[in-house]
Amino acid sequence: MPKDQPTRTMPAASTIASQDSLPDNAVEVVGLGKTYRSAGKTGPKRALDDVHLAIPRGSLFGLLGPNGAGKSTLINILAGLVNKSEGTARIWGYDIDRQTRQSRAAIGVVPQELNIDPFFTPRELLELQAGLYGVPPRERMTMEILEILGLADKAQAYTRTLSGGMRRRLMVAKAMVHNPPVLVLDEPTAGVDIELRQQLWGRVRDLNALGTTILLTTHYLEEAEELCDTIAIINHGKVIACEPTPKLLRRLDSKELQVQLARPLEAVPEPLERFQPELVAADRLVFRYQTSQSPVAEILEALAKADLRVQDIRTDEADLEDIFLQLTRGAHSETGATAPATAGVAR
Ligand SMILES: Nc1ncnc2c1ncn2[C@@H]1O[C@H](COP(=O)(O)OP(=O)(O)OP(=O)(O)O)[C@@H](O)[C@H]1O
Repeated sequence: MPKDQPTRTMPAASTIASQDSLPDNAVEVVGLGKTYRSAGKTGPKRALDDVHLAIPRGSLFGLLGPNGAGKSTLINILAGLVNKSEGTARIWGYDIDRQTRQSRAAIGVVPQELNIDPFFTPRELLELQAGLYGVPPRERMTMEILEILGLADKAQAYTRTLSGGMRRRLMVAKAMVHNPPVLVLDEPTAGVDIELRQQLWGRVRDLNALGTTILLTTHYLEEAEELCDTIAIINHGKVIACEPTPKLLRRLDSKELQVQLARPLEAVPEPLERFQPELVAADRLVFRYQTSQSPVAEILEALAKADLRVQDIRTDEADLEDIFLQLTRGAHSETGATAPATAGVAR
């Protein structure tokens, strides 16, 4: 785990408090597989295949993948809601089969759907949830949790009067009542507008800064890129990449320079040939180069030498979307179309 990771300041839930030393990995999955049994006319479905993952303690980890990739299956196995077919999984060092009680106590899951009883106040909801988890009243941290999630002043309000963003934060609060060291957020910002998304990201970062390991599933590349220190990409039940975010981004050490010319060209002029630009339109050239090479000054010089007047210039950096496309290129979707893995990927 990175040296500058904070340690948890909130006490661990009583079920896991007796642990001698903290695990290096908050979650460890080895050779995990899941085949759903056939139902009716549909045959068996291989949803996860030989998945290996190690989520370092303190990390903000993104599990990114298109629809049907297997994200929910994976987190539902961790949460004890789906039985795996093979492999092992440990949460906070506890084996989900042999130490079920401890492993469940170590994880909190925030589901996608907003299922909150509107007639309770946030405080009552959290107290009820803590009761369900068997947290003794003296160990409950209702107000602290509401505080962290920016809901302390709404503790006594009816939930039906809360805004959509507040309700989402309340869902996160609910998953925190037993103070799990690992928090799973399943598509936390699906259908949430930009402003609320930013708010929620801020709270997620706060929780992580307090030491909670966060596993977030998302379709949104932007979300994973902004928020996560490590990203695993899952497609058709297989993990196809798992790397620190900057390293993943460095994989495509490429940049694009688009040059809009004042007059049309028939061919690439000689002084520009060595850069191998693409004439994408009669008056538009695209240069692709490695960020580390940075030949922009030379390109501009060559344009001047070729007596070409530049009307506009634009650069594009490779982002996760490009990496995702590269990794999943040629993959086949469930509908059989080619390169469809991007279909469920929104920015
Ligand atoms: N109970 C089930 N029975 C049969 N097949 C299932 C079941 N649950 C999921 N699947 C199938 O397993 C595959 C993985 O689904 P899963 O829900 O894990 O993907 P996902 O990445 O979470 O997708 P989404 O982003 O759409 O929620 C899909 O093909 C799905 O149709």
